[in-house]
Amino acid sequence: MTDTTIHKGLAGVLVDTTRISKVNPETNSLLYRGYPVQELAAKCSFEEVAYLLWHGELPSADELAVFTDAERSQRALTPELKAVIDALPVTCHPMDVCRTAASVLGAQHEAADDSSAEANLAKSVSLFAGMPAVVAYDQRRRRGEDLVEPREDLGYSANFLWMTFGEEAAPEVVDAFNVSMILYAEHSFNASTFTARVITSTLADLHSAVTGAIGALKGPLHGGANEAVMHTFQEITEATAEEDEAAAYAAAWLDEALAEKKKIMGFGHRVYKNGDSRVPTMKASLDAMIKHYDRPDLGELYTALETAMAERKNILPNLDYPAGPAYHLMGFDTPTFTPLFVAARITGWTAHIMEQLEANSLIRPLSEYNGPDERHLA
Ligand SMILES: CC(=O)SCCNC(=O)CCNC(=O)[C@H](O)C(C)(C)COP(=O)(O)OP(=O)(O)OC[C@H]1O[C@@H](n2cnc3c(N)ncnc32)[C@H](O)[C@@H]1OP(=O)(O)O
Ligand SMILES: O=C([O-])CC(=O)C(=O)O
Repeated sequence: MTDTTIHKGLAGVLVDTTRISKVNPETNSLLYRGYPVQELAAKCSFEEVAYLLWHGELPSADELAVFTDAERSQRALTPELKAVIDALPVTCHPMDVCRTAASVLGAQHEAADDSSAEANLAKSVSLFAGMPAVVAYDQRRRRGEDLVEPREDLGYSANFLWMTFGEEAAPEVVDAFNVSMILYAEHSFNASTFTARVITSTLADLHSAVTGAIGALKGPLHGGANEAVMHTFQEITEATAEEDEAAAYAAAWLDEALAEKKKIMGFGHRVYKNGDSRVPTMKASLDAMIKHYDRPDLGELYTALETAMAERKNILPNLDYPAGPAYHLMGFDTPTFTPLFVAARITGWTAHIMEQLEANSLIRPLSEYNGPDERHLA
């Protein structure tokens, strides 16, 4: 029998099972394959977490060595992909570049339509290894800078920062970046992952699913919020004469924005109603960046807006709130923030694509028709 209840936005609807991660708003916890994300962020490299998401277990030393060899050998931008990126206007959004790159990599793949578990794992590793070069080069070309080739002697995060800025990052910065990648890696059936699963359920190829997921992540209600947080900070700062006056103005700015019924980006969550489990860990990394770059004014603004939002709406920050300013301090341009989320979430998306295929059923819900009654042409 058909259930006639309409679940707008699929809120509260269970659509499938997953072994990949558990988001528990009651205990405010997030587990990847059973491990608390905070423990993974404290003790693991992003490469180890990627392996865990795909294989269900952390790698042994030998398994990690094989995996990192494969990853490091696939980091370079191919001349063909570089030519495609160069043909895109520097005014287009960096998410459009990521989306195009994922699609090009799919079209160029010699086994594009092979969706066996083995082929999909190899494609996942290659997207994971290749996306940082896309994001890094795109930011550089917008700044009028040349491509920086990857370095095989550096881990994923250190190399990502190297390719973006052309210099070795300080260990504190590499650590904060690694933590952000781990926290952004996976979050059950969020909008972009669900998009990937819907596309996969039609038996389309992995790159098609990832390309669609990138499109879903671009929106400001999802991944695009990390950039939007920085726009908010900029707006508040620009409205004050000195950077250190911004915190004092945050509450007044918020009152005006709420009076205009604006959504405050970086706050609220569909699943967590008592705070996002990842925020304290990312906030600690943001604090480390504030100390490293000596920008206490940014920390004061962060706290002032967070406090004012809690007082007025009782709505708490999500992961995008601390991640945005942390990426800003590291030197990334604001429009590059969501592509950094893409680079991280490729791991979660591809793990879900492979899980969907293990027990696939076409995802095709119903809708209730409320258009005109049947009518006929004269
Ligand atoms: C990593 C991530 O993708 S996390 C999400 C990132 N997105 C953002 O930060 C965008 C801002 N936040 C939001 O728009 C929302 O909180 C969402 C979309 C994330 C979740 O929203 P939903 O579960 O659909 O709740 P909904 O949008 O219906 O909000 C419920 C109520 O809280 C209010 N609310 C929720 N979030 C916010 C916010 N950020 N600013 C102002 N009001 C908010 C809504 O206006 C609504 O109020 P109402 O009942 O008076 O109309
Ligand atoms: O789970 C969600 O709806 C959004 C989110 O936090 C994420 O994708 O990381």
